[in-house]
Amino acid sequence: MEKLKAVVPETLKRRIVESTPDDLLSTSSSLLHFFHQLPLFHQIVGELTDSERGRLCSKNKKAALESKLQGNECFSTGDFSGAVQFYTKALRFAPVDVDNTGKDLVSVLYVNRAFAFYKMGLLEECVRDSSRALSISPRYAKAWFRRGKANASLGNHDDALRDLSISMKLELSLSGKRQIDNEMKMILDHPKDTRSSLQKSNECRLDISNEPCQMELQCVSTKTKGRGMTTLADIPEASLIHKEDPYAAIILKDCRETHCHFCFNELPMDAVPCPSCLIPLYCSQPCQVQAGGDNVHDAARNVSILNNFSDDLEKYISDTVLVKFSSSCSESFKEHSHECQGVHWPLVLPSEIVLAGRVLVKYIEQKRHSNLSFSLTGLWDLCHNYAQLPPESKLESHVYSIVLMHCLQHSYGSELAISGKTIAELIILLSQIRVNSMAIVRMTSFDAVGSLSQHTEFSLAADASTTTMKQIKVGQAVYSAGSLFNHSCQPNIHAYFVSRTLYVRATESVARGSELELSYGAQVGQWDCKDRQQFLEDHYSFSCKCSGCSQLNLSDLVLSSYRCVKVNCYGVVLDGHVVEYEKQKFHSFLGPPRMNNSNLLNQGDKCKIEGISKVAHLGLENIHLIKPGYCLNCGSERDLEASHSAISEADIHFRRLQDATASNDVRSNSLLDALSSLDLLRKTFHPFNRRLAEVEDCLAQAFCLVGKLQAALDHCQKSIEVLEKLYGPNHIAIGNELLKLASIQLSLGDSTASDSLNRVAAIFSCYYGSHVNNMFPFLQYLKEEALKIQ
Ligand SMILES: C[S@@+](CC[C@H](N)C(=O)[O-])C[C@H]1O[C@@H](n2cnc3c(N)ncnc32)[C@H](O)[C@@H]1O
Repeated sequence: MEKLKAVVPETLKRRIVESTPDDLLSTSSSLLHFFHQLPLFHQIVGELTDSERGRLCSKNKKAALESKLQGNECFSTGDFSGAVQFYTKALRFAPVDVDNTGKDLVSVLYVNRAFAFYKMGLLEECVRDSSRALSISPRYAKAWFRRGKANASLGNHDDALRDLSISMKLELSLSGKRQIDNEMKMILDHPKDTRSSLQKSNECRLDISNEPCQMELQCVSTKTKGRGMTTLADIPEASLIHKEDPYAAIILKDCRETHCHFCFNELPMDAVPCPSCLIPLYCSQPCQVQAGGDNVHDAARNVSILNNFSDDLEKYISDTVLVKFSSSCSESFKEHSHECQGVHWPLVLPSEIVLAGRVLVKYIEQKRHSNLSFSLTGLWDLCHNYAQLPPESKLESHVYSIVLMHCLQHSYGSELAISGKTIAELIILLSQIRVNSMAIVRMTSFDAVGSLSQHTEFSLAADASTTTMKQIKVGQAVYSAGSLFNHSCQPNIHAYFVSRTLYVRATESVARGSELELSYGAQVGQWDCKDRQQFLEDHYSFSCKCSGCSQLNLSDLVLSSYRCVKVNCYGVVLDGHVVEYEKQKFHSFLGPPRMNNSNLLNQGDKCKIEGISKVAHLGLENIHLIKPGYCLNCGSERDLEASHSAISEADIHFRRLQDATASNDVRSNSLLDALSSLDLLRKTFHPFNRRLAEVEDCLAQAFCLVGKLQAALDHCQKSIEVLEKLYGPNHIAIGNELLKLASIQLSLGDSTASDSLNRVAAIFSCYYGSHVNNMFPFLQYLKEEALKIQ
C-alpha cells in the first residue's frame, strides 16, 4: 500500500489530506480514475485477488503431505503432541477432495490426529476428530474404529459398540475385522455402562447464559455527546442491561494462530481449519460452519452409507456424520465466505479494512432479501470522525477503500459497483467503524472455562505473585445498538464479551433517566485528566465532556500530586501539567450559585467537597491560589525541579527491580535500593499518588519471588489502600489487587484470605454477574483453598 500511496500525484494528495466529508465524492472519483490508469494498481490488486499468482492462502496438497509425513515421524517416535501439531498443519493445507471410495486426505489426517489424541489420553478430542473424519468420509471404517475405542475408554459402551459394529460392516480386510472383533469382546466382557456420548454437544456453544435482559433503555439526545443511552427505570447494581451479537466481527492479526476466528475463544488442540483456504482456524465445526467458507462437507451428506444397517444404526450414523446446528445458526450470515477462495487480501489488508468488507457484504446480503436499492449511506446512523482524521489517515482511507472494493468485487461479484460514490461511502463507513467498533477482549492469565487444568497445578507459594489478570484484545466488532453507549471516565456500566456476544451490566445502581456510560479505555483513578483527554482524542477524536473530566474529583487532584513540605499538612501540590485542567474544574465548581448557597448542594456534592477540602481547601476558597508547586491547603512552596530529579533516580531503582522480577532474578541489593527509594517517594509524593501504589505493588511481587511473603503482604496492602482512594472501594481494579492479596494470604496460611476472596467475588459479580463462575473458575478454586485453612 505504501507503493500506491507514494505514486499519488502531489496535487491530488493535497486535496485528499485536506478533504472534508463533503469533498469525498470528488476526491474518491479522482483517485479511482488515477488508479484505473495505473499499471501498478492493477498489478497489486491482481496479486491480492488471484489465488494462482498469490498461492499464499490456497490449499496445497504437496505441503499437506509433507506435514503429514512429519506428523507420522513424530508419532512413530512417541512424540504425540508434535504429531498433533504437524497433523493440524497438514489439515490446514489439505484440500477436501471427497470421492465415493470412503476416505480422502483430510479424513485420513483427522483419523491420524485422533489416534495421537488417543495416545495422549485426550479421549474427547479423539472422538471429535473421528467424527470430523466421518462427516467427510462416512464409509471410513478406521474412523469408526477409533471412535469406538475412545468411546469405550470414556465409558460410553453403547456408543462404542455401535461404532465398532459399523466399522465391522465397512471394514474389508480380515485382519481389520479380527481387531474390531477383539475390541467388541473386550467391551462386552466389562460391566455395562449405558452412558451415551455427548461429544457433539461438547462442541463450542456460543452463549450458554439464559439470564434475561429486560431493562428498558432509551436513546436520547445529549447536550455535549450527541446521542446516548438512558434508562426508563431504576436499575439495581449488577443488572444485565444489554446483550447483543455483533453486526460484524474480525479476529486481530496477532491472535490468528491462538484464538478461534469465529467465537474468539482460545483454540483447543483439536482446532478445525477452514476447508477452503489457509487463513482461519476454528475451535469447533459449528464455529467453522457458521463463519462460512465453501462448505465442501455438504458433498459428504449425499454419500449414501445407510444401506444394510438397522434403523437404530441408520439413525446413529446420520447423527454422527451430519454436523448439526440450531436453525438460527445455519441461516445466519456467513461472514468468511467471500474471503475464501485462496485469495490473500484478507491476510494482507489490516483487520479493520477486512471488517469493513464484512460489513459491506452483509449489508448487500440484507438488501438482497429486502429488494431495496444499494446505498451505503443508509447502512448505519452512526457518527464518524472523518473531518478530524490526521492527513495520513485520510489518504490511507482513500487508498484502502479503493483496493478493498476491487478485492471484494473479485470475490463477491458484479453486484458491487465501483464508482466514486461507493468509494466515498466506504470511506465514511471506515470512519464509522473506527469510532464505533469495540475491541473484543479475553483474560490471559486465567482465561474462562478450559483453564481449570492449569489451576489444578496452581502452586500457591510460587504463583502468589502471578495471580493477576491481564486482558488481551483478540477481535474487533461492530454492535449496532452497543455503539450508542457514550463514554465516561467514571462509568456506571461495564461491557464484556462471552464468545462474541456483547454484555453490558450496571456496576452501580442507576436512577431512572440517568445516562448509561461505559469507559472506552480511560478512567478516573487510572490516568489524570490530561492523559485521559489525550487518549480519547488520539483514539476516538473527541474531547471528553464526561463528569470525571468536567467536575472536581479527589482522584484527579491527588493521582500525580506531591505532598506538602510542611510535616503535618495533608494538602496536595500540583505539577504544572495538571494545574490548568484542575483549575478549570475549580472554576466551574465555584461558579454561582452552588458555593454561595450550600443548601443547593446535594449529598454527593457535599461528600466530594469534604474529601477535596481535606487536600485543597485553599483552592476551594480562592482559585488564584491554585499554582504549580504550591500546597493547596497551606500555600507552602515545594521545589518541583528538585522533586522531579529525586523521582527520576528512584524510578531507575524500580525499573531495575521490575526487570529483575520479570526475569525471576531478584537480588537483595536491588530490593534494598528499591526500599530506600520507596522511602524517598513517600516523602515526595502525596500519600494517594498513583505511583506509590505501583511501586508498592512492584515490591510485593519481588518479595513474593524471594519468598518473603509477610513483606509482600504488607506492600500489597499498602498498594490497595492507595488504589481505594483513587478508584473507590468497589472498582474492578481493587478486585484485581485483592486477588493478589488473597493468593499471598493463602500462601501464608492466613485465614483472612476468605474475606479478601469474598470481596473479590462481590466486586467481580457487579461487573460480570452470572458469568463470574464461568469466566473466573479459579476464583472458586481459591475459595476452596481458603476453606481448607479456616
Ligand atoms: C460510539 S459513539 C457513541 C454514540 C454517539 N454519541 C452518537 O450520537 O452516535 C462515540 C462518539 O460519541 C461521542 N461521545 C461519546 N462519549 C463522549 C464524551 N464523554 N464526551 C464527548 N463526546 C462523547 C463522540 O463523538 C464519540 O466519537
